[in-house]
Amino acid sequence: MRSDAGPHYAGPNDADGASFGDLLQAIRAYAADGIFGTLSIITLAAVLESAGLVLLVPVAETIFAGEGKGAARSGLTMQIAAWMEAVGLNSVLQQLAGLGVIFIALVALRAVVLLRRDIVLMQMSQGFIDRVRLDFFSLLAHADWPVIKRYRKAELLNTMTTNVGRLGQAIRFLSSGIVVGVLGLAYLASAFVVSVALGLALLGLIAIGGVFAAIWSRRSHRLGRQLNQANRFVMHETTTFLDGMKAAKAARAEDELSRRFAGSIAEARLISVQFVTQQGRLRNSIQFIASVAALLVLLLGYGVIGLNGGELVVMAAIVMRLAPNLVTTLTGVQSLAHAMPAFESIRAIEGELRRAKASGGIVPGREPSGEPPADQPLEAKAVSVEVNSLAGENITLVRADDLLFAPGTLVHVGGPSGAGKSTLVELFAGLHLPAQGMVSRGAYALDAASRPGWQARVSFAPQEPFIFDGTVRENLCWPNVEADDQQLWAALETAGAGDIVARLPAGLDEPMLDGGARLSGGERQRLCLARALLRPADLLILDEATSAMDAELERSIIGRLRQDIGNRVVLMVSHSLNAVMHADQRIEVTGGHARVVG
Ligand SMILES: Nc1ncnc2c1ncn2[C@@H]1O[C@H](COP(=O)(O)OP(=O)(O)OP(=O)(O)O)[C@@H](O)[C@H]1O
Repeated sequence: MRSDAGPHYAGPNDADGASFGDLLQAIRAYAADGIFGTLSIITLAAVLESAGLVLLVPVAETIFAGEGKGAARSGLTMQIAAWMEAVGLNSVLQQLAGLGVIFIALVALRAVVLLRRDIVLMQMSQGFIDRVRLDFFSLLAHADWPVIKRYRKAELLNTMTTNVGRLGQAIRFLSSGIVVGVLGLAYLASAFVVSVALGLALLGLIAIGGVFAAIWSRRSHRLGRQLNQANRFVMHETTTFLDGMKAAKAARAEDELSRRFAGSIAEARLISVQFVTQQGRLRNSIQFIASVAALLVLLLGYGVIGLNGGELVVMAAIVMRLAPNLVTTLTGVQSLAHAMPAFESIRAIEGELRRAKASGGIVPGREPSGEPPADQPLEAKAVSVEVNSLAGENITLVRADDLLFAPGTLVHVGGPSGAGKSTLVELFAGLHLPAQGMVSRGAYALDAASRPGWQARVSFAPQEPFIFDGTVRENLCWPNVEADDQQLWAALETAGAGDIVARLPAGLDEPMLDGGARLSGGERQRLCLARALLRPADLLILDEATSAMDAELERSIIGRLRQDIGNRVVLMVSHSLNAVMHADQRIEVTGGHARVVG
C-alpha cells in the first residue's frame, strides 16, 4: 500500500497542522460561556442515570428481604425504609410502590434532561463545524490571488467537503464520547456506593482498557493520515474524471478514465477496511476485559466481599451497562484519533493562508481609500510579477519596461501561449502586486494599501465564464451592481447576449440552473461580458473573454466596445485577428516580456 502522497497529489504537510489540544482550544473559543452549561447538563443526565441504578439496590433488597425485616439490607436500603416508614409506608408492597413512584419521577426527569442535552450538544457541535467551514471560506476568499492559484482545485474541494465532513464526525465522537464517558464515571461511582473494593477492581479494568485504546488510537491516527492522502487523491481523480469525460468519450478512452478512478478509490477503501479491523480488535479486547470484570464481580462479590443478593444484582446491572459504555467510549477515542488528521489538514492550509495574508494579502473589509483618476493614463514602469514556487523560490512570470495607455484606448495583448499575457492583465487588475517597478494611473500607484480603491474601478472578464444558480438578473448584477432593466438590456445588446435572454421564457428573471450548463460556452461568455460591462469601471479587462465566439459575432462585439469606449482603457487578451484589427494599441508578450508593438 502507498504510504506517501505521491508526486501528483501532495498536499500541505498535515503534520504541521494541529493537535488534539488545538481542537479542544478551538471548541472552547467557539463555545466560550456555553461550555459550563453544556457540561452541567451532561453531568446532570449522568447523575440521574446513576441515581436510577443505585435506586435498584433498595428495590431489589426490599424484594429479597420480604416481610422478614431481619434479612440482609444495606445501609442505603435501611435509610430509605426508615424515611418511608416515617410517612406511613410500612408493608413491602407499600414501600415498593413508593420506590416505584420515585423511580418513575426520576425517569421522567431524566427524559427531559436527555432531550435538552442532545439539543444543546447538536447545536454546539454543528455550530462549531459551521464556524470552521466559514472561517476557512473567508480566509480563502480573502487570500491573495497568487496564493489561491497555488492550490489545486481538488485540494481545496477535498478540504471544504471531505475534511470538514470528517471533522464533523470527530466532533460527534468527541461529544458522544464525553456523554458516554461521564455516564461511565457515574456508573463507576454507583459501583463504589455498592462496594468500594469492587469499584476499585472495575477502575483497574477500565485502566487496562484505556491502555489498549491508547495503543490502537496511535495506529488509527496514522491510518487517518493515510486516509487524508488517499481522499485527496480520490478528489483529484474525481475532478479529472469529470473534466476529462468529454475528451475521454471522443477518444473512446472511457475505460482508461474509469480504471484511473477505480484505482484511486481502492486505496481509500483499503484504509477504511483496515480501520474497521483495528476498531473491531479494540472492541473485542474491551469486551473480553468486560467479561472478566463480570466474572470477577460475581466471584469477589459473592465469595470474598460477601455482598447480599440485592447488591449482587445491582453490581451485575452496573457491569452490564458499563461494558457497552466502555466499548463506545474507547472505540470513540479511536475514531477521534482516526478523524483528527482531517482537522490537522484544515488547520495546515489555514496556517499557510494566514501566513500569506500576514505577508501582504488582501485586508478584508478594508474600505477603498480614494480611486484612481479616470482621466489619467494607465502606466507600467519597469514592472515585474513574481510568484513563490513550491520550492520557495521567487519566479518572475512577466515584466514590462514602459507601457502607457491613454484613456479611451482599446489595447490588444497578444503573444504565444504561456508567454505571460494573463499574468500581465492580472497585474493591471490588481490580482498581483508589482514585485518591482510601478503600476499607476496619474499619481495613484497600485500597492497593497491602494488596491481596494484600484479594484473598485476595474472590471475583469475571464476566459472561463462564471455563472451561478440565480436568475439572469442576479447573475448580471453580481456581485453588487445596481442597474435598471434598460441598463441590463443595453449591456446585453453590446455583449451580443440580448437575443439569448429574450428567448428565455422569463427573460431577465429566468433562473440559470446548473451554473448555466445548458447554455453554450459562447453564450455563457456573452452573459459574463455583459456583467463586466455593467460594472462601473475605468479599466475593462477581457482575458480571452470572447474566445468561444465565432469570428463574426466577436467582430461585432469588439466594434461596439470600441464605439462606446468613452474614457475607459480596454485591455483585451486575444488570439483573434478581430481584436488586432480594432485595437488602438498592441502589446506583445513573449517569454515573459511585454512590449509595445504598434
Ligand atoms: N502560480 C504560478 N506558479 C508558477 N508558474 C506560473 C504560475 N502562474 C502562471 N505560471 C506560469 O507563467 C506562465 C505565464 O502564464 P499565463 O497564464 O500568464 O500565460 P498566457 O500567456 O496567458 O498563456 P495562454 O495564452 O496559454 O493563456 C506560464 O508558463 C504559466 O505556467
